[in-house]
Amino acid sequence: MENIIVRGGRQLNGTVKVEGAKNAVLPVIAASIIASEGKSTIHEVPALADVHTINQVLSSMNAEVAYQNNTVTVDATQPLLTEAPFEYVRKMRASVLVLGPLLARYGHAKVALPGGCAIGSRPIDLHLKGFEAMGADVHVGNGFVEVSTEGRLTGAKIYLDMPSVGATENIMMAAALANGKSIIENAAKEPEIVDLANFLNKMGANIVGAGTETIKIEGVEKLHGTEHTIIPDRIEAGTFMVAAAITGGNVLIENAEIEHIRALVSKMEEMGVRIIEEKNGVRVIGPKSLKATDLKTLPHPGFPTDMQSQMMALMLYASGTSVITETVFENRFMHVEEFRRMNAKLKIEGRSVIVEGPVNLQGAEVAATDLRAGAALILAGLVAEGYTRVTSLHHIDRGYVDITEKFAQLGADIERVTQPETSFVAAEPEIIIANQVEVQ
Ligand SMILES: CC(=O)N[C@H]1[C@@H](OP(=O)(O)OP(=O)(O)OC[C@H]2O[C@@H](n3ccc(=O)[nH]c3=O)[C@H](O)[C@@H]2O)O[C@H](CO)[C@@H](O)[C@@H]1O
Ligand SMILES: C=C(OP(=O)(O)O)C(=O)O
Repeated sequence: MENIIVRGGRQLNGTVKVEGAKNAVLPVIAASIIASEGKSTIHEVPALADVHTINQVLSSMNAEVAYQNNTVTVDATQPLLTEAPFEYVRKMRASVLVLGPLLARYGHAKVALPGGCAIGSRPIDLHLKGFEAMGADVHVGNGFVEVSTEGRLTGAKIYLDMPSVGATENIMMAAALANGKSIIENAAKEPEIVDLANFLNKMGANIVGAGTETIKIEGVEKLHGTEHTIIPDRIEAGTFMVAAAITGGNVLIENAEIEHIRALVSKMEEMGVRIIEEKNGVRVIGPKSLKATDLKTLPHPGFPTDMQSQMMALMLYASGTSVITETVFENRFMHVEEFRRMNAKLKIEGRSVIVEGPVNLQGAEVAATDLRAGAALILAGLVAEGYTRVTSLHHIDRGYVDITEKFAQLGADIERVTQPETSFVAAEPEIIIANQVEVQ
């Protein structure tokens, strides 16, 4: 079993470089299969488990995909299969993002239904509502969703009941090849939507308004391959910002794009953290003591749900009562139970968690319940007394490249190890070392 072992108490200092954004690269790679002419070359692609999964999805459909030195090339000019099997969708929900491109280009797509996950039920009804509005037939049965159309889709006006990121992306991709004009109202405004629209426009699409709540797409007859560089990962950046703050350190987060993280910057400043915009990124200087605050997750430009668990770790270390309210996902508090194993004082009340700080965090064995929860547990481990063992690393590997190495470079006492499943004693490090079989 692979674990991450962290020993608390080190201040983090130095520079860390942020990778390309997971949530931008997945839709961009999915979109590359719309091109009926020419290859796409995508730069700053992080070596994440999710990237390997989306590449496998495309390969399984006959696209030629190569990945080397953080660059992916996709040649989808040959005829593609229009089905994505459950084995991939089960691993990664973002596999549903091939629905829009396949439907647009081939008039057919069949993808396994993603089902629920640790953070909520996460239906795709809004994606399907958009396809139906453009004239597609939607059939859901036997664990699959199948969408089809005779001829081209027809441009339509689509109002999203909520600004879903995935629905906005899928509908935008489908509408790019539709006959006529589409308008997405109450669209998601995340920076990753803008990145996808920029990629599609370079492929020959005609999309305006991405990044606002109204996106207008004039359908074109075909799209071609292009070259694109993925935007920096604002959630990875935020995770390292919290690491600097919680350890009272001083870290330059290279490549971080401050415009993408305004809500986070403002909350961290409220807590007493110094944040300085520099030429190459964002510098974060942790204070001697942190102040409690409240936060509510919201669609962009509100506070991102993908930073909620990391901020919970920070609030555990702040003086006073903080309240976190999660409005994006109905069940994204699985990490609360894990934090409690580390001596955290947390109370769940409906969609809010009341955090009493500061708490003397204690090392313990804890499980990453989702990728951000896993990162948050490492953050808590950085300041906990003794050793913390984080398990279920497959979640963390979905969204973070070399997280252990990056923390270690900043001065953290952290290792990724393969250990037998023996009992874990957080206060007795020699037992851990004795059990250590292989250092990755
Ligand atoms: C790969 C990727 O980019 N993942 C991100 C994307 O996920 P994803 O695109 O799945 O998130 P959405 O914005 O679609 O989901 C937001 C909310 O809308 C609901 N909903 C969504 C679609 C739908 O058809 N019906 C429906 O009810 C969801 O259950 C959820 O409660 O945005 C989330 C919200 O910022 C982030 O946490 C994820 O990291
Ligand atoms: C929830 C996340 O991703 P996904 O939508 O891929 O599960 C995330 O990145 O925090």
